[in-house]
Amino acid sequence: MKLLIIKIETSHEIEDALSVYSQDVLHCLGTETRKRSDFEHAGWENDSTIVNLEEINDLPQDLEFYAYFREDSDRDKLLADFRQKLQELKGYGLDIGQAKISASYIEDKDWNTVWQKFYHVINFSRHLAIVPEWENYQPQFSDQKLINLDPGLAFGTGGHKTTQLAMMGLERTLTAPKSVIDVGTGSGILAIAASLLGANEVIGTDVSDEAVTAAQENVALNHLDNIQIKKANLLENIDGKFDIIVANILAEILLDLIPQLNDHLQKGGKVIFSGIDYLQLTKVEKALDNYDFKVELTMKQDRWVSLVIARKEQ
Ligand SMILES: C[S@@+](CC[C@H](N)C(=O)[O-])C[C@H]1O[C@@H](n2cnc3c(N)ncnc32)[C@H](O)[C@@H]1O
Repeated sequence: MKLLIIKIETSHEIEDALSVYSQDVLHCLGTETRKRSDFEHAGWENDSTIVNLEEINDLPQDLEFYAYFREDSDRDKLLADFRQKLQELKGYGLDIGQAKISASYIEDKDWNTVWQKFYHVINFSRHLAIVPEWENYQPQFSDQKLINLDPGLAFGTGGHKTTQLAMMGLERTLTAPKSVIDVGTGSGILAIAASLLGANEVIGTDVSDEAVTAAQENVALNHLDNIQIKKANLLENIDGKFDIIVANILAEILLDLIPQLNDHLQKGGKVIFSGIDYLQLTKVEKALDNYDFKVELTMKQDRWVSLVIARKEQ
């Protein structure tokens, strides 16, 4: 099988935004980057290495971003989508650099496993470590819980800042055995984290078939019997109310979720939002205020913001 590869020569400022857009909205198979700063830093990290940038072939001007798709994907539409996304990001005042986009086809070198060599244990916190299925890990504390994971084609290796901020939100809000729904579960990582942190029942939902399959496999891998994975568009057709609603999805999609929150949140419940680019924070905060929610905690890492939210009147 061949893969369609879309290359974007752009600025490092929009690396995260392009990565999430490619995976979350365009459902690419994977992404890769080459950064000029990586070559420059190689010289700083080891004094004995003198990196002469002029001698490096194809040195990126700033960032080269690659997104991989199935061979039969609609190439022209993807190119148009990326062009539009770049203009949108430029509209937010972000540097989009050269903004050169091109497409080509390459042989698939077993993409599903090549990336595994870059994915290692994440010793996340006092309570949690994320362990790729193919690695061994000895917990640092005897009661540290392990999330065993093979994300496959789904988003959610645990390496992304947005996932980590959402996990911090879960650690903060799961102060007793509670019910949790993880909207946009991807690999199932947050649903599994919630169960391991002591949630009594957990539902994970996703619109993507690949995510639903990956999440179900990861739930089985962790031998957890209190998690159900369902295919759903946000909270549509989901019955019941939950103590905690967690969602790590782009801000545009979180805005669609806000009107659905009240009907699915228990009295005294909390909502955790992650995946908000700081430039979109005001829009999200305003929408929450309009629906009678207040922000109780704001967490930030790089350009990503995560919120712990409650009803104004509890
Ligand atoms: C950024 S990933 C988060 C994955 C995982 N929860 C994590 O934190 O790493 C967002 C996920 O939301 C899913 N998604 C996007 N739009 C959705 C929608 N309208 N309803 C449900 N899931 C959606 C995507 O398929 C993707 O798996």
